[in-house]
Amino acid sequence: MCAKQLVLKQRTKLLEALCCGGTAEPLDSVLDLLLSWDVLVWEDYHNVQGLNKPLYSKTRDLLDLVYTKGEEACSLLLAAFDHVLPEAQKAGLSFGKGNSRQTDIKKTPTSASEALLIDRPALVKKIPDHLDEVLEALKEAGCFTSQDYEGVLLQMYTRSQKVRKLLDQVRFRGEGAAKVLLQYLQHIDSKPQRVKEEKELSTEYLLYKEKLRRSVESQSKILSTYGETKSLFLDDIYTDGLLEVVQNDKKVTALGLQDLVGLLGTLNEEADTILVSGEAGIGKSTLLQRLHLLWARGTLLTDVHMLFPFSCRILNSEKKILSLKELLFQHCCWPDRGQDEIFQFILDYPHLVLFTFDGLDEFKHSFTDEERHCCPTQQAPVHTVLFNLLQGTLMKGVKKVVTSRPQAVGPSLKRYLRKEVLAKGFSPVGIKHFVKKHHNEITVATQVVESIKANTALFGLCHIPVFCWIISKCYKELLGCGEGSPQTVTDVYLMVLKHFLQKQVPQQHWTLGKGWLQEHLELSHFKQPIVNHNCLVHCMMPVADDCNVADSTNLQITSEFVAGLLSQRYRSLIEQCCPAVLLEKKSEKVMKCLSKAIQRHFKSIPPPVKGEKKSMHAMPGFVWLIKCIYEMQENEIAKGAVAKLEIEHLKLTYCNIGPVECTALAYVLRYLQNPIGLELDYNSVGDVGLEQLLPCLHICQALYLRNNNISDEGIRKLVEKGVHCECFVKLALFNNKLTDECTKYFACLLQKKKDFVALRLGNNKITSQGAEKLAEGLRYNKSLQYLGLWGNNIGDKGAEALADALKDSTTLTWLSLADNNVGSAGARALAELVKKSTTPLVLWLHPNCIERDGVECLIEALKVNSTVKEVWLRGNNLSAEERRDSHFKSGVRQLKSSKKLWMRG
Ligand SMILES: Nc1ncnc2c1ncn2[C@@H]1O[C@H](COP(=O)(O)OP(=O)(O)OP(=O)(O)O)[C@@H](O)[C@H]1O
Repeated sequence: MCAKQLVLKQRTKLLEALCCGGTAEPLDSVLDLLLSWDVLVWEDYHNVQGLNKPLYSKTRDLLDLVYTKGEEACSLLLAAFDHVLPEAQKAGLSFGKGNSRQTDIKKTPTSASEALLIDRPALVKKIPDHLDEVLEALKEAGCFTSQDYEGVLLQMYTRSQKVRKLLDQVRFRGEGAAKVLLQYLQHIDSKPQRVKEEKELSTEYLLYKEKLRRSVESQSKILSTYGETKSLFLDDIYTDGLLEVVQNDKKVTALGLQDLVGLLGTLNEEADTILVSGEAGIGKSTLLQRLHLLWARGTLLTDVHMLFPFSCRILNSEKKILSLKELLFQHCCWPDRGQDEIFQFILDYPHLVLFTFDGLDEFKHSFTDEERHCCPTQQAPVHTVLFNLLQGTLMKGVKKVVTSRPQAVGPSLKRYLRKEVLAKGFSPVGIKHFVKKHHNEITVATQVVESIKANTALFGLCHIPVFCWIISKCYKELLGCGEGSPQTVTDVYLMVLKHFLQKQVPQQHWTLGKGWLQEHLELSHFKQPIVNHNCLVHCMMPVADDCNVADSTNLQITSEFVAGLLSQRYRSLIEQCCPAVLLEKKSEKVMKCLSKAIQRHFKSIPPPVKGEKKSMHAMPGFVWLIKCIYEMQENEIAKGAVAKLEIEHLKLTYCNIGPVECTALAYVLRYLQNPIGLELDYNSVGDVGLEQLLPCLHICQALYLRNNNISDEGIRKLVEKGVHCECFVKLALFNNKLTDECTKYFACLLQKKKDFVALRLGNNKITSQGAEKLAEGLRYNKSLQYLGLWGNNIGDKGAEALADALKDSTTLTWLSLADNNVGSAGARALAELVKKSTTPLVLWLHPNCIERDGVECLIEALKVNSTVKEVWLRGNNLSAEERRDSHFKSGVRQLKSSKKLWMRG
C-alpha cells in the first residue's frame, strides 16, 4: 500500500496515537522532524500550530496538509510518527517502507537559519540544559529584548516548549540572531554543563540541602513495622530483594537498587516516572526507605541534590489546594530562609531533583490525565498536582519514583512511565539472610531457617518479605507448635493471632495448639468477636456476583483468609460468632461460589480453531480463585472445581506467579482429568516455585517456563520427578539461568523418556561441554522432534557432538543452533546430518560464523536430500565478494527459489 493510502486508512489511529497522551510533545516532535526534512515550510508550521487550537485539531490539520503534499511527504510523515511514538503506541500501525534514506541524509544548509531548522529535533533535546546561558548570550548580543527573554521562560511551557519558543523567536529575529545562536552552541559543545560550584551557591540553599538530608535520614532510619513498640533499625534488618525490569524486547533483566533511577530498562525516554510495582508486603515501601537513607548518607544517587519523599497515604489527608512549591516545602521540609531562591534552583536544575511517592494504590483518587496543570506556583487540588507531576506536565525533567501494587496502575498511567521495575521479594538466600539478621541468637536463627526449608509451601511463602517477617517474629509458635508447620496464608495469619493472644495470657498456657487458640478465642479476650459472621460470606460475594475482584487487592487478601477460616480445619475456631448450622451453610455457599467461578472461567473459552488445542488464557482473578481453594485445604473442593474441565492448554503468562501461586496451582490442577500444556512464561516461578509445581507434573503434557529465573538446581528436581511422569513430553525454558550443569539432567531425561518430543533451551548459558553432555542423552532418544538452543554458545565442538548424536534420528524436524558461535567445522558436521535426514527438517543456523566452505557443504547436502525442508543461514561470515561469485550464486539461486535455503546474497 502506498504511503498516501496508509495515512488515509489509518487516520483515526494515527490521530489517537499522537494525541492520546494529552500532551503536545509528540505532535511538536513530529513537526520538528517535518520542518527539518523540508516537508513543511515555516508558514505550514504556523498554520498547524494556530492560536489556541486544541491538540486534536492541530493534528488533523497536519494530516490534511501533508496528505495534499503527495506521496513522498506522506512517506516522511509516517517515518516521523515511527520515530516519535513510543513502542506501546505503535501497535496495530503500519509505517510503510518509510523513507529512511532521505531521513538519514542531511541537507547542507545555505544559511544559519536553515542550519537551525535542519538541526531543530536535536537542538530541542540539547538546549534545555543550557537555556539560561543561551538566552543571556542572545540578549547580550542585542538579538533578544527583555520581552523576548521572558516570553521564552513563561512557566506554562515545558522545557522543550521553551526551546521551541526560543528557536521560533530566533528565526523571527533573522539571520544575525541565528548566527549568534549557532556560534554559542558550538562554544557549548566544547565545555560540559556544570551546576554552579557549591561555593557559588547561597548559604540559604546549602543550609536547606543539609536540613533536607537530615530530615530524610531521620525519617528513614527506623523501619516502621506493624504495631511494634521496639525500634528496628533499617540497617540492622534490610535485606536485598529481587528487582527486575522488562526491556523492550521482552527480555527480563535483574536490577540493583543503584540501577533503579538509571537508564537500564528504560522504555520511554521522554517520560520521567519510574514505577516500582509489586504485591502486598513484597517490600516496596522498605525499598524506597532504603533508597532515601542511602541518598541522605551520600552513598547512593550522589548526583541528586534534593530528594523529596511523599507518602500517598498522607497526601490523602491534604484538603487544601496548594502549589507545587507549597507541597514540597510544607510536606517534606520547610526552608527557614530563601524559599524563592531554593525553589528557583529546583526549577533551574530539575535533573538534580528526585521526588518519591510511596503507595499510589493507597491514594484515594484514581489516576487520570484529563486535568492539565503545568505551573509550579499555581495552586490546585493535591491529586491534580500529583497526577501532573507523574505525567510530566508539571516539572518535566524531575525524576519521580512511585511505588504501587500492580492493580492500581492502569493503561492511562502506564503510557507516562519511563520504566517499570518489578519487586519480586526475597530469593532463597535472601530469606536465610533476613532470618539471620532478625535473630541475634545464631542457634535460633538456624532452627528457624531449617524449619522453613523443611516445609516447601512455607519456603514459598517466605519469599514475600512480610511473611518472612511474621514467621521470624512468631518463631516460638513455629518451632513449638506440634501440629505441623504452616502451609497456607490462613495458617500464618492464625499464627500471628496466637502470638498476640499469647502476650496477654500467663506463661502456663504456652502449649500452642489449635485447641489453645480456640480456647482463647472463646474466652473472648477481645470485647468483640474477631470475625463477624456477616462479613464472612460478604467477602466472598464478588466471586458469586462475578464482580471484578482483581481490582481490589485487599478484598482478595481478606477473602483468601475467609476461605481458610470457613474450611473444615478452622471452622471450630469461629463457632462462637455464628451457630454451627449457619456456619456449615455459609461454608457450603463459599465452596459453591469458588467452584462455579472456576467453571465460569472455563466456559468463557471460545471453541478451539480447527486443528488447535482448546486453550484457556486465565482472566484476572483466576489465580486468586485457585489460591482461595488452596486456603481451604480440602481435596474434594479442589477436585470438584477442576475435575470435569476439558481444556488442553492453560495459559498463565504475565500473571505474577511466584512460589506461593505455584503451590496453590499444583494443589488444584493435579485433579484435572486430562493432560494439559501449562504455560507459565514471564512469571517469577524460580527454583522454589518449580519444586512447588511438581505435584501437578503428572497432568502436564507440556510445561512452558520462559523467563522464570530457573537455575540448574530447579532442573535437577524437575527431571527427578519428570522421568516418572508418563505424559510429560515438552519443556520450554527459554531465557533462564541454566548452565552446562543442567545438561546432565536433560541427558538423563532424554535417555529415560523414550517419548520426549520437545526441548527448548534458548538464551541460556550452555557451552560446547553442555552440548556434548546433551548429545550423550540424544544418542539413546528416538522421539525428539524439536531441539532449541538459540542464543547459547555451543561453538563448533558442540555442533559436531549434536550432529553426530542426531544423525540417525527419524523424528527430528526442528533444530535451532542460531546465534551459537558455530563456524565451518560445525557446519560441515551438520551437513552430514542434513544429508542423512529422513524428516522434513528445519535447521536454523543464523547468525553464526560459518564461512564459505561450511556454507558450500550445507548447500551440497541440501541438493542431495530433498526431504529436508529449510536451512537458515543469514548473518554468517560470507564476504560480499564471495556472495557475488557466479559459481556460488548459481548453487544458491535454485535452493533459494524453492524456499529451502534462507540467506542473503
Ligand atoms: N528488603 C527488606 N528487608 C527487610 N525487611 C523487609 C524488606 N522488605 C520488606 N520487609 C519486611 O516486610 C514488611 C512489609 O514490607 P513493605 O511495607 O515494604 O511492603 P509493601 O510492598 O510496601 O506492602 P504494601 O503493598 O502492603 O504497602 C516490612 O515492614 C518489613 O518488616
